[in-house]
Amino acid sequence: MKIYSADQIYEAINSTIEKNNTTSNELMEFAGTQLFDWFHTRMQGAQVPIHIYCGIGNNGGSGLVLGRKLLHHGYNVHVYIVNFSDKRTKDFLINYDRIKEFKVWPRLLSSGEDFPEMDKEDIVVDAIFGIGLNRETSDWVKNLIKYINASDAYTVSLDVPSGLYPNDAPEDKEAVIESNFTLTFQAPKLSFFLPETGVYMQRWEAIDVGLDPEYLQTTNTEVQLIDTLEVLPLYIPREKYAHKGTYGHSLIIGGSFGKMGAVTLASSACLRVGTGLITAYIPECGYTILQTSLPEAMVICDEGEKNIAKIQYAIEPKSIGMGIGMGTDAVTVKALKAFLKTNTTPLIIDADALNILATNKTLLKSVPKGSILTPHPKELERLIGEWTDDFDKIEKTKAFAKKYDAVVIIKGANTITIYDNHLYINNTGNPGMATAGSGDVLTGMLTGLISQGYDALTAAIFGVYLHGKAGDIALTGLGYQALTASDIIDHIGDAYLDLFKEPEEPSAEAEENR
Ligand SMILES: NC(=O)C1=CN([C@@H]2O[C@H](COP(=O)(O)OP(=O)(O)OC[C@H]3O[C@@H](n4cnc5c(N)ncnc54)[C@H](O)[C@@H]3O)[C@@H](O)[C@H]2O)[C@@H](O)CC1
Ligand SMILES: Nc1ncnc2c1ncn2[C@@H]1O[C@H](COP(=O)(O)OP(=O)(O)O)[C@@H](O)[C@H]1O
Ligand SMILES: [K+]
Repeated sequence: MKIYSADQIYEAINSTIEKNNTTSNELMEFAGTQLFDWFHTRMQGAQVPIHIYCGIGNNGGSGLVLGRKLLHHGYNVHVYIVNFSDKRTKDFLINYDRIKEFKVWPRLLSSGEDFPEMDKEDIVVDAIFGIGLNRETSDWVKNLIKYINASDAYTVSLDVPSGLYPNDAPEDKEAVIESNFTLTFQAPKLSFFLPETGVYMQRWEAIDVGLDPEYLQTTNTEVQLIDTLEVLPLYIPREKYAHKGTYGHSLIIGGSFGKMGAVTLASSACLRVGTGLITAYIPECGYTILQTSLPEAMVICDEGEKNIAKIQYAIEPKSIGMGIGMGTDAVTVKALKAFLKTNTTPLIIDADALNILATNKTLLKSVPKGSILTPHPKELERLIGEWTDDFDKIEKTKAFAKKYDAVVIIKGANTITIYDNHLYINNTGNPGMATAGSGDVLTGMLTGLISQGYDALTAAIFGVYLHGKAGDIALTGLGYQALTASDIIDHIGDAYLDLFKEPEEPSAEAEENR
């Protein structure tokens, strides 16, 4: 799913008006009808008080259309105008007049006034600011936002939680609506998926507000949300006459005394994702461990007893996953430096290999094209330095990925793959995956995908998706706390099978927060 910038959405609105020979107010009316349908389907006429807070722009205008339609159907509606500016938009004014047809005179809220009384069982519709927010809000509006947040009423935001920019960090973290549900217009916004700003909504759903399909289809976006629809075309089918050589030989380099499990996990995940052959390259002390825990794997031992000391092997792997459990012992750093000088095989660089690169940045130039770096936030900071906010982090990572021509995967909830100034945001995975070894599993999976012929970017997008999906399927019967990295491996097969499941009939529940 494409994630448009605010400018692109305004362009889409203009394009719709031009092509359909319609007016912006007709578009607002359509959006309001869609919003009403959403509420009506769920509320079925229930008389719970609905407090609609409307700004004076088009976000507020949409709130007024919704309010009018709810009133028309006999709902218990209270409408307020958050009067933060004299510059009311044309469509706001049209709908401000029209709501009076129902003998409703919205209460004007402005600086210093008492805010309306609300009960925590009530519903709040937040239509104060949409994507037109362009500066810090005034103090009294901040106070209103804090008041709404403190009310604990179920809050539904229209388009975005008010105070949240689609593509920027808020100046004041308290001046943003904490929405329970965000009904976003046409497509979600980038800020919904980043750790610092995603917290302002528990769930979201995109509402079709009738924007020009041609504009939407032909416009390239910098950001994409990745789900089953996006990854299905990436899948490489297994051929009938294939043999194990067809799907490549993978090499996992890592491990040190006390951290051999990481290599077992990565190698096992690599096999499960479909590599033809797997070799684990480990220090001597891990030999029995690997051979016992994973009979399908071949093992090559380094000359070092407890740490990798000199990387050399006589096989020709198609891809190499390295760094997991490897440690940063001086001999290992030396071995990695020497290895990078001659290696031309694509690498999936994780964990301690990333830490070694971060303290020896000149080595980054020796990372072959077609490689993937998989930092978690702390490892990323070591590579690119500190950032001021998530958007700054993304800009710095884009520049880093460009400089070294590498695919960078920022791990976490909604893992982001970055390459060539594009962002691919993953929509699978769950907090149960914040558990020891789940990153090692991802490294193994990416290695196995590249060995099978996926290019680095495709392997990253597809692998991150499958990893998250396997984690989601593994949750059944386990729950977040009990999920372990091995459970993710056990469900890689299910994640593949899930790609080809017949889509279920879309239900309201399934659409929500896909
Ligand atoms: N098809 C669509 O996508 C439609 C979108 N619509 C809605 O239109 C919204 C955008 O509307 P607008 O561009 O009018 O903007 P908003 O309604 O988001 O913002 C209100 C106005 O306040 C001003 N403003 C911004 N920050 C401020 C601040 N801190 N203090 C005081 N004033 C501030 C802005 O100049 C803006 O005109 C979308 O978010 C969406 O909700 C509707 O027009 C219906 C159609
Ligand atoms: N809250 C979360 N939601 C979804 N996925 C998560 C969450 N927390 C962690 N993960 C995933 O789990 C993995 C953790 O990787 P990492 O931190 O390297 O773990 P380890 O070093 O223990 O292997 C990443 O793929 C990350 O995206
Ligand atoms: K809003």
